[in-house]
Amino acid sequence: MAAEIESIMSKSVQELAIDGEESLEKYIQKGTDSGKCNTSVSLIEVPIVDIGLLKSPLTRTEELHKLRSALSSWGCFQVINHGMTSSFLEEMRQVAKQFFSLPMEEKQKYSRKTGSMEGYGNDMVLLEHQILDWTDRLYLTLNPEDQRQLRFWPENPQTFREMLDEFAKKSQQINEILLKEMAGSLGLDERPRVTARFNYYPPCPMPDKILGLKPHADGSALTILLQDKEVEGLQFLKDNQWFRVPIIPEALLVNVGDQAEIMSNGIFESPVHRVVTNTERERMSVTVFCTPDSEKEIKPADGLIDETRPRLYKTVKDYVSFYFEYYQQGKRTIEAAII
Ligand SMILES: O=C(O)CCC(=O)C(=O)O
Ligand SMILES: [Fe+2]
Repeated sequence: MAAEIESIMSKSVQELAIDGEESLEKYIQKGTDSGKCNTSVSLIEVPIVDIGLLKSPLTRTEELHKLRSALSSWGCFQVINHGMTSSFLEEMRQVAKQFFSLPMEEKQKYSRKTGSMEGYGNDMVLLEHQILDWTDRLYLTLNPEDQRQLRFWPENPQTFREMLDEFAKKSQQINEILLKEMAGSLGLDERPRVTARFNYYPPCPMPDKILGLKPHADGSALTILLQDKEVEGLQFLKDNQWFRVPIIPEALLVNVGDQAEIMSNGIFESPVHRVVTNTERERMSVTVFCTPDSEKEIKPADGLIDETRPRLYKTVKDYVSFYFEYYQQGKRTIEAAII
């Protein structure tokens, strides 16, 4: 990964939002459309996949068909009946919210170090003229368990750690079920690296110039997202047009990441998405990235290459290590893997 060029002592977005005095120049998008969360952007019709129906022989075929077509059209879908109850999801949202509401000194006990992702902090600055995202984060490794760095796991609110532990277990189960259904043949990892990113987007004074997250596709194999229950913001790009993702409080949004696109030889698409801001309300989300082990070589599965569908991607390793440099330049990392 490229070295971080700025110390992380700069203010959190949360402080900037309260301050109102400071220049927001570094956050302003220079391109044309930084997007708005308004209703002129169409809602995406994301398929809803019911994991319960996937498990039952009577309904399985139809559900599987839905899943596969979602993977190759939008690259994302919502899952329900996923093993986390609505009250569990709500509690998860609450502990996340409580953490970001703590006084700054308390949150800073979990601050990430310059040049490292793990912990609490704002956007990593890897480039001189980087445009910053309007978001503060708490980034934690969940699995393998022996790689957890517990010193970054908040002890306040009190239930944070046990909630996250449960959330990790359940997310891992969902990941396993979906990967198996998607891609028995892809050889996706049995022991993936799972990380969580808690995202906090404060209200923003310039929503038509500033993005919560700039356009990107995920560097994972699969991403599972717990959205805010009330505040929209996530948008997906399809055919050069942005679409809003509807909120379904009891559902989790799942999207394909670049590494599954590579392994499926492009049959599954890793969709570009972004988060827009608004002036009125804070927004929270929790992202779980399921990523193959960094030692593993990632390449298109042999069974998915033939004369009509030639191999589209090179073999890559430790994809995440070069992901962020591309991300911060607003480039798609997967371009580095295209033959
Ligand atoms: O906050 C969201 O809804 C999306 C987050 C996201 O895209 C990410 O963490 O990669
Ligand atoms: Fe993302």
